[in-house]
Amino acid sequence: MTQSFDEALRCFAPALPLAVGLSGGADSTALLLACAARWPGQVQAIHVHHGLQAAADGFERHCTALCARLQVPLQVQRVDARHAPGQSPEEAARHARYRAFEAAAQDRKAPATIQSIALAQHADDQVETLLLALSRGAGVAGLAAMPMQWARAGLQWHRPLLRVPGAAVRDWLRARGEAWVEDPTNQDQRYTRNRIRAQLLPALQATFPQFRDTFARSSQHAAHADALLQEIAQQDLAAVGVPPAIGALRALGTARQANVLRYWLRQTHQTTPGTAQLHALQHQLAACATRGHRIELKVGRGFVVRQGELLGFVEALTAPSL
Ligand SMILES: Nc1ncnc2c1ncn2[C@@H]1O[C@H](COP(=O)(O)OP(=O)(O)OP(=O)(O)O)[C@@H](O)[C@H]1O
Repeated sequence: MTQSFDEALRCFAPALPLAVGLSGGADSTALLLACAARWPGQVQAIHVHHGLQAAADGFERHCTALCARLQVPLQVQRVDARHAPGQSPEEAARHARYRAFEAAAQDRKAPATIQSIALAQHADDQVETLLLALSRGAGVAGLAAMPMQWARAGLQWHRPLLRVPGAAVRDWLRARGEAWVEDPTNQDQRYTRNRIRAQLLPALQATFPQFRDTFARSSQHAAHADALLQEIAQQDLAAVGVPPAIGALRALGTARQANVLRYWLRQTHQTTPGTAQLHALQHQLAACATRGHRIELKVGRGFVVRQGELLGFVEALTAPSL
């Protein structure tokens, strides 16, 4: 299932014009070079300047020089990626990056309307993402890791290198004498992702040489299972109603009840219950056999409360004192 760099590019058929998310690192430099050669005049680049590290100006200079040489229009988006309380710096940077990509794609001054955006994550990034999900105790949605393509904000998004081992991308660049900027934070062993790369991947390679293929297959199984769970949750939510009827929830089996509760809270109230919170809620539902039984539980950003025969959700700020 792993692919060579050239094979991956041959299989890639995005709607054009295409924009490549260009950080200046090895992977996105290789992706831009390959796409610009394959679709001359139809490719643009977007660089997001995070302003987070001193090296950021060096990344921008590399991107500017590369795009000038390839005659690829480049948009540089400056973002303030300071992280909010409870958010990791990486997560804040990722969110800011996606917003910046969307803003760049919608920019009327862009040379042509961008139809698709390509990002350069590769097979090793995918394994790291899966291991990070396992380390958090994630469910199937997390174990599905990164999709190869999806639609969002009127754009098609792609990760064409997702089956290509990281080393193959660098070999491809070296064979062409191309340079890239090495992110100094990639060596920082305080980041879990970097520890996975430096310590776990070599151990996996020695023990399970096929790990990129087999792990990717497991992620695909998880993605299919997740799609089924979403479909079932949608049908169950339509049946129990919004807000959900307690009697109808109690009639569902435990796993199915947990599935629809998680879906209701996420879709309707944009909050994700922790495992212990969901257990506590299900325990309360099981005990809720009498008219007088109260339910008032902290879940995600607020409280789930009993409102007669229904379950309600109250935002934390306006919740009743417990
Ligand atoms: N600052 C940025 N500007 C534009 N695109 C970015 C930026 N950072 C990341 N990306 C895009 O998102 C992808 C994944 O980001 P990640 O941080 O994992 O990669 P990276 O280590 O910077 O990789 P690369 O070697 O491709 O530059 C990159 O391959 C690139 O396509």
